[in-house]
Amino acid sequence: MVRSMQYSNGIRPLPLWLSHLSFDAIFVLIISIVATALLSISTPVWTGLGYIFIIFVLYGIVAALLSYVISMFAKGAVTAWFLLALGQIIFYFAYFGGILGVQSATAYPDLEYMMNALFFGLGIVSPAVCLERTLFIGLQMMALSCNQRAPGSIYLYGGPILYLILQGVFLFALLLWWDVGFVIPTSRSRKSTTDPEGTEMYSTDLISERKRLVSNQTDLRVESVSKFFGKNLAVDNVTFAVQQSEIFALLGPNGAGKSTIISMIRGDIKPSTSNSTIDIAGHSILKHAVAARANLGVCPQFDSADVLTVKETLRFFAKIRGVKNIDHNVSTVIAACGIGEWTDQLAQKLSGGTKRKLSLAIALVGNPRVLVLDEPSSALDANAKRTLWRCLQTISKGRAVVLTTHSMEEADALADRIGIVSSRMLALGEREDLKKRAGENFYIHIVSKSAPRTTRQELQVIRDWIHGTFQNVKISRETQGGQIRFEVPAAGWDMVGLIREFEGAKERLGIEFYSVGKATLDEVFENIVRKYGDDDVIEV
Ligand SMILES: Nc1ncnc2c1ncn2[C@@H]1O[C@H](COP(=O)(O)OP(=O)(O)OP(=O)(O)O)[C@@H](O)[C@H]1O
Repeated sequence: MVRSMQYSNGIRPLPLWLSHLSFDAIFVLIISIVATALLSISTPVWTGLGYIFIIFVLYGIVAALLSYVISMFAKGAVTAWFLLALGQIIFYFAYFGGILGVQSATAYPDLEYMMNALFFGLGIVSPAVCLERTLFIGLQMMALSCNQRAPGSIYLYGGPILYLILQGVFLFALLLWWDVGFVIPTSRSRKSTTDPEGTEMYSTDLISERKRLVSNQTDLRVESVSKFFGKNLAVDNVTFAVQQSEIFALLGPNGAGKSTIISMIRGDIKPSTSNSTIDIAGHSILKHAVAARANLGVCPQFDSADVLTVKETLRFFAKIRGVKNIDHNVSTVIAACGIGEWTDQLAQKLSGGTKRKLSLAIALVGNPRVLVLDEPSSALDANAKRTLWRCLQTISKGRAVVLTTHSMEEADALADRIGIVSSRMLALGEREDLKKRAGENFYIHIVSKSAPRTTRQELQVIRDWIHGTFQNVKISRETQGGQIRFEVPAAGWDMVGLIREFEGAKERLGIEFYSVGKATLDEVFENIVRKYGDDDVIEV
């Protein structure tokens, strides 16, 4: 997760991987010294301990590089470790089995040739085989060192050294290539299955969104992006544009594809269709990932607090992000996120709210033009949430900010524009404009005196009165026991008339409290998802 955060926050691949490698190299060096010392005291039979030490170091570095590469594909650290160990064990035993086979089936004059062939065949793809061969050579087994060859010869220690160096260079190049924006060739060049203009509401929105896509104010362009997981179409032809100083909220129920869209913007996963475009400050994350990420700050769903202090964490990110004036940048970010009083505290020890602010501060290091926030306040209490929102409003100036949320309240408090997504985009537009789309109807909320233990019969009396009093009324979901929400068409009613009606019936119906208002974002969301989306996912 830490790597993922570093990776998305504009960190350049070369310094990133060199810094990881130099950190791991310290441990490799210590382990190699200890292992060589143990060999030298275990038995005097060992020869060429100097070469063995070099091979231990090279092996450690190649194993570390291999683990980085595997971690790109594996789901978690444990899976990565397991895959690495499994691969090494398989090759170890394959080579060992091969040696036994060669020894039993080969005549002595051909033995060395066959042993070399076995090593040069398997060792090219396996550092474990190189290490195993080294130990055999060191123990003067396999008759390899009895023929006057120098220890550095390609047939002795030179072979494993050469192979380990080649493997190291190959793996390092692979890491850099991946980070620069390697795109896995996709077998799906077909377009998504549903009509991109599948809702009449979105088709109108799309026309205006296409104009925004080409504006030079637009810093984040997401165009015709789809993602399949197997047969599941998680994201269906989504298009939106976010301009400078604008906060765009992707609002949707669980499983709507919000995090998948964010992962594609980060460049962590690639869209499934070849016509997809994702541009960050004019750079395609699919084709020029390094340039795109240099303009991107990401605050992921979960905090990844490290064993560094707040200040050290920010300095670390600034350094590997290539920030020129680190002190100035870090202190600006600390002030913007209001974490000045925790600068010397360990990141791990911070409260939930402050950890979130630190994640936000990390995303801001290097002053990126595009900021991506995945459910920024989901785990926070009401107070911490509001503090974070204030901070977000301040830092959004001059940046294109996209955030995902389930919370209407959060979208209402922060977003200038909102996209309602349920795999496909259902509606998209200015926050206030979306609210107006819910119509001029009145939205009424009634709470019974006996709530939350109101009986079905008591509720039925209220329902009958509603149906008898108002025409074309739409009774919405019951939020909790004893509460009813409903929508009354504006025609024929005004606020005063409605209040008079409720005051008259209040006592008789046992109503404790009622409110009459125009559409909130909740109603907009519910209406749109009910109309176009999956009915099962309305409850959020
Ligand atoms: N790596 C994956 N492999 C397979 N399916 C996935 C993967 N990631 C997401 N999905 C599926 O894609 C769909 C969208 O998931 P996603 O996490 O993007 O939704 P979301 O809107 O972020 O949901 P939530 O609000 O619960 O986080 C879901 O059906 C999910 O099961």
